[in-house]
Amino acid sequence: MTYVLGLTGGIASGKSTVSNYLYEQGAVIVDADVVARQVVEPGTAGLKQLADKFGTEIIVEDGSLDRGALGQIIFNDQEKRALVNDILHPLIKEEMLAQVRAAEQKDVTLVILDIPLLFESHCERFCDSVLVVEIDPQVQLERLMSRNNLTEAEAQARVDSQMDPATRHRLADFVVDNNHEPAETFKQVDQILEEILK
Ligand SMILES: CC(C)(COP(=O)(O)OP(=O)(O)OC[C@H]1O[C@@H](n2cnc3c(N)ncnc32)[C@H](O)[C@@H]1O)[C@@H](O)C(=O)NCCC(=O)NCCS
Ligand SMILES: Nc1ncnc2c1ncn2[C@@H]1O[C@H](COP(=O)(O)OP(=O)(O)OP(=O)(O)O)[C@@H](O)[C@H]1O
Repeated sequence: MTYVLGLTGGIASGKSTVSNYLYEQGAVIVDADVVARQVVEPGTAGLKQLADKFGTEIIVEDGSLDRGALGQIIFNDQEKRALVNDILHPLIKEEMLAQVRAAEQKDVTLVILDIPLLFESHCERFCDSVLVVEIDPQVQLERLMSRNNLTEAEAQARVDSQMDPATRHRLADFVVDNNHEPAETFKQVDQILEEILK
């Protein structure tokens, strides 16, 4: 039996940090951010639909997606963000579920569905349980500003484009506090693994 653990959390909360650790423990990782890049590669239906909707200003000269331009749209305009999500999320979901099915066929013990917008896109129904990574708002802003080289206002706009942490907390089966040293985070993950794989 394959156990499917959903992994989510706010932007820069530490999902990749946790999923890298789970990968080291032998889990198969299905990562929405990676799949989101695949479905907009040059020549895909995803990129064509985006260009039809938003024009060539979101395409760079070599024909690939201008991620900065799409980011400007997504993180600053709620209505346009919904349009992008309507185009991309079904494509992302389909590919992620195909990867889960492939892992199930190989009888992999643990699959991680790493999805920033897991609850927003109702993907909890594909998971046996969901782990939410949490950090304090100030730590989140600092890590996001430093990782992506953003101003505070830019980082705040990205945080505000996602579900509020209290709702995410309420929907979680497991919560991991990632405010401290990574080793502290990994100890909590170990306890969850013990519980779900016992
Ligand atoms: C906006 C884009 C171009 C920014 O690309 P960039 O390389 O700068 O960042 P990256 O892809 O690594 O995403 C960083 C984080 O942004 C947040 N984020 C991405 N898309 C969204 C969105 N539609 N709504 C809210 N937050 C989002 C997530 O927390 C994600 O982990 C890119 O994230 C994208 O194509 N988003 C649309 C697809 C999507 O919704 N992806 C989320 C996975 S379901
Ligand atoms: N416990 C920690 N202590 C210090 N820095 C951390 C810790 N966990 C993560 N970070 C750093 O914070 C940043 C965000 O972490 P990470 O990339 O894992 O978040 P994420 O949730 O996957 O982000 P995104 O939503 O953008 O995909 C990274 O620069 C990472 O190195």
